[in-house]
Amino acid sequence: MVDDLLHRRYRIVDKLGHGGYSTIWLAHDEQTTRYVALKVAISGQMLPRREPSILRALSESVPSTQETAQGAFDASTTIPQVLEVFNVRGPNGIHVCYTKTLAQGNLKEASFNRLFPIEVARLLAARLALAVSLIHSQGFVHGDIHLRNVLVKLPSTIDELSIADFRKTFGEPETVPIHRADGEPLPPNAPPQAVVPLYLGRMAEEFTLDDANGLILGDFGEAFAPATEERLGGDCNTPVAMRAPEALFEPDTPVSFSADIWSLGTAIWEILGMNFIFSETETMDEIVAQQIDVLGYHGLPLAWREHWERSNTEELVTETEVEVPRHPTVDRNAWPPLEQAFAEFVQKHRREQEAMGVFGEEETKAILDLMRGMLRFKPEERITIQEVLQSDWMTKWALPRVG
Ligand SMILES: Nc1ncnc2c1ncn2[C@@H]1O[C@H](COP(=O)(O)OP(=O)(O)OP(=O)(O)O)[C@@H](O)[C@H]1O
Repeated sequence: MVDDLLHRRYRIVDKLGHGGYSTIWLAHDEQTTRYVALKVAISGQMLPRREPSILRALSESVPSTQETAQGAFDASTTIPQVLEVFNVRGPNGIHVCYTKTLAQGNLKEASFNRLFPIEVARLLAARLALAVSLIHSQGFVHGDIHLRNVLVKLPSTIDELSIADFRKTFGEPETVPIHRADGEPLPPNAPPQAVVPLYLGRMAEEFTLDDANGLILGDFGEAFAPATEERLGGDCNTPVAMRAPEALFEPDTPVSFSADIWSLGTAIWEILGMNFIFSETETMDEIVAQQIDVLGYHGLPLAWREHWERSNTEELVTETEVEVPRHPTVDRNAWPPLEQAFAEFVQKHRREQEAMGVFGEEETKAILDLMRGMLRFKPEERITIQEVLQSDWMTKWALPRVG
């Protein structure tokens, strides 16, 4: 695939990433001599056309500036710009493809084991909340907010590089051979090698305020408009550690804007402290047990408690046939309550790398108040995105940095 020319225009230079339904390539547009991100959906999927059409609808409807109590700011770059949509025929059938503005890469990659400088972390959180507010104001739920879907603008100076210069700067594409586990030869429609994604961005500690101001909320593959379309909890695909709990406990009930607020809360926590608030690598039952440890059992709705406490032998069959969380029966280490979790998961790392900045007492209180509002178990009790933007922490510490 590397070096191929797609649609008589896009030369594939390297790979940027992949998801469940697509691969994202770095391509050089030979018509405009600019680099773009080219998303190639797996063949036969009709779903991928949804994302570019939602993005186009959004970019036509969103105002170019967004007003906040702190002033107006440029909103046009917060949402990915779809450049061209086309089909490509490959050995496995027809693939829907579309090109988007190239970005630096995702925040998860940038912050793996690394902290953002405190000013940058505040600004990233503010920009992400503003991006969500923009989408909600247009009637859309994003449906998949987590740091792998948050990108940062890339300086356009990259377009000055020829492909040869690009390779001198960023290296040749890294590939690994593909073998069948049973040793049999690969079928003719399988590629002989896989390309390892290239990360183009800076690492978290090198991020500047300009980088943070260039935040882009990407991947609208799960986005939907609740007014015209129902999305059941059981059909949510956000990673469980960031998924709103109503989607787990009530898989047959539609989710709405409040589900984004929960995920945004977990994303902001991760931006501030490098660590996720609920473990990414655990089972659904363990993750819910952590949510209860951190947020307290009192907030868990009564109906959910009954499901949660059911015995190991009781089966709970939902219409969507999705498993509902149940108290883990194995011995486990309880997670600390919210305040202590912030001290242990966020502040401790910040103290260890003092140059990145530590949150003061008053600011910590404001962050925790915001988290309590965003991470309420009952979706109807969660604060709205407008209330997030009006919170003490956003208005005093995060939004003033938006430029
Ligand atoms: N415009 C872009 N510029 C640079 N890198 C990008 C761009 N778009 C996506 N990527 C990279 O590709 C990764 C996957 O992209 P994306 O989330 O859009 O794919 P997806 O197939 O929709 O994923 P999923 O199936 O997980 O929802 C991102 O995490 C990011 O690292």
